[in-house]
Amino acid sequence: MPVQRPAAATPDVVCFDPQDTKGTSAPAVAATPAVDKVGVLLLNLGGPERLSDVKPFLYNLFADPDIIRLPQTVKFLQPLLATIISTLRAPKSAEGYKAIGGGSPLRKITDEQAEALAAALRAKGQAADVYVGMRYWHPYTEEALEDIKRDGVTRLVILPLYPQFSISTSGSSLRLLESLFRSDAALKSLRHTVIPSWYQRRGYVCAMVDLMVQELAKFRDRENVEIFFSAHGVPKSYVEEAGDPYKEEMEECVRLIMEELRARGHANSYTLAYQSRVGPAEWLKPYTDESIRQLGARGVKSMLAVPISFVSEHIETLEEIDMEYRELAEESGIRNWGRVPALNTNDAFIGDLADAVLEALPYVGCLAGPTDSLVPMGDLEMLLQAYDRERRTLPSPVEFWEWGWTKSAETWNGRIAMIAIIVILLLEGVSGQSILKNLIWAE
Ligand SMILES: C=CC1=C(C)c2cc3[nH]c(cc4nc(cc5[nH]c(cc1n2)c(C)c5CCC(=O)O)C(CCC(=O)O)=C4C)c(C)c3C=C
Ligand SMILES: [Fe+2]
Repeated sequence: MPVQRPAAATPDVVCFDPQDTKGTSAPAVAATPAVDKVGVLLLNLGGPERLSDVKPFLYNLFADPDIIRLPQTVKFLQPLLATIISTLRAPKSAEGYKAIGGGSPLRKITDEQAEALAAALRAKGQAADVYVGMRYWHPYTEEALEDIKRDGVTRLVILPLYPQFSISTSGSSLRLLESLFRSDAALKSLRHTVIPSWYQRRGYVCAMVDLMVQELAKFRDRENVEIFFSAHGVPKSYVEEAGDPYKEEMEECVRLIMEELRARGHANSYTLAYQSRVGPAEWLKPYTDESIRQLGARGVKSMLAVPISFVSEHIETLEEIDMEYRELAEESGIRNWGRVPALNTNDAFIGDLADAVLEALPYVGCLAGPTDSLVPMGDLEMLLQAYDRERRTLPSPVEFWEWGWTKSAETWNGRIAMIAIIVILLLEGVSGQSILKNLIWAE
């Protein structure tokens, strides 16, 4: 059975003074203000709410040094690169957002999750205000922190809404928080703890399996359905060079879910693949599109897609999986298709998030003891020091030019060739002479 984080009553915990960033103060019992006010900060990616937001949203994303990690010497080029890449990418992204109604549903769903979590905590006897801090769009993390200060929160639990930890998602949000905490005296003294990943929680695993069982029941040939986990990809270099635990956590998460599914009597075979690759750099494999083609060629006739790296519906479930991959599956000979819905405000899932917050509360302002997560719970600074300390620079996931016979070179060579042909035709029209003929046959 999947293991669970130790219960809150396992206080193998050293308390510390949040002002003492070097950790030199003797362990002490954390001082508790007369009236404690508990807050929960949900971290998420954010998404464009309307088509006109797409380009500035993409700019924010590509300006993030955890999405494109440039060497120190050329860091100053990041805003320029972000401008170019967001401009080139915007039309393709906008097409996707148009296909799902003109914007991302992320803000609405995350607000609903925040409300549901506050209600679940209240029902479990814990009053808490729940805040939403997005990384690339409104409400920005900075806005959430202003609200947290204004409301006088004294104990904060930071909960990224990504079940598995990645440098590019939770890591990026935590790094931003770290710099905001450092530069603000009020925040510096705010006692907090971070739950960096929670894919291994039994409540989450069971909520996922409940949904999978419901969807499996809709197939006629239930036992022959291929369970197809599709996770958002990251560049391979994040895992192999920077030590991102994302792949390891993803594989462990899938193993726990399959274990629970089997325990409920479903012995289906399964595949884990990675979707949403951006740019020509190598990302985690196998790629979702290639896997679908291979499964079709192997004779798989029924497939249940399970989005696994994110807990809300978003562009990559609603457009990429429901439209693009479904069509590809049909073309590959897969006749019966299903998709597990995102957890969104699923009761069991929100109840489990509430339990995670309650279990984390005793660790607020303390260095937590070992847990079963690959990335241990802790305070912001400790967490970011524990992994990725050297902050290696990596090949950019998004190259807009590469030498050699690559996809980007092909695209650019094609564009240059087309421009050259148009220029030659115009010159021929104006001069009345055959320039191409002269070029080829010139002596
Ligand atoms: C666990 C989830 C995610 C990882 C890991 C991740 C890494 C990552 N993403 C990009 C580039 C883009 N991501 C985009 C949208 C997007 N990404 C995630 C999640 C993860 N990203 C979500 C939930 C969303 C959708 C938000 C929404 O509005 O619904 C986009 C924009 C859309 C598009 O053009 O495809 C880009 C671009 C990189 C480069 C990266 C790792 C380095
Ligand atoms: Fe992404």
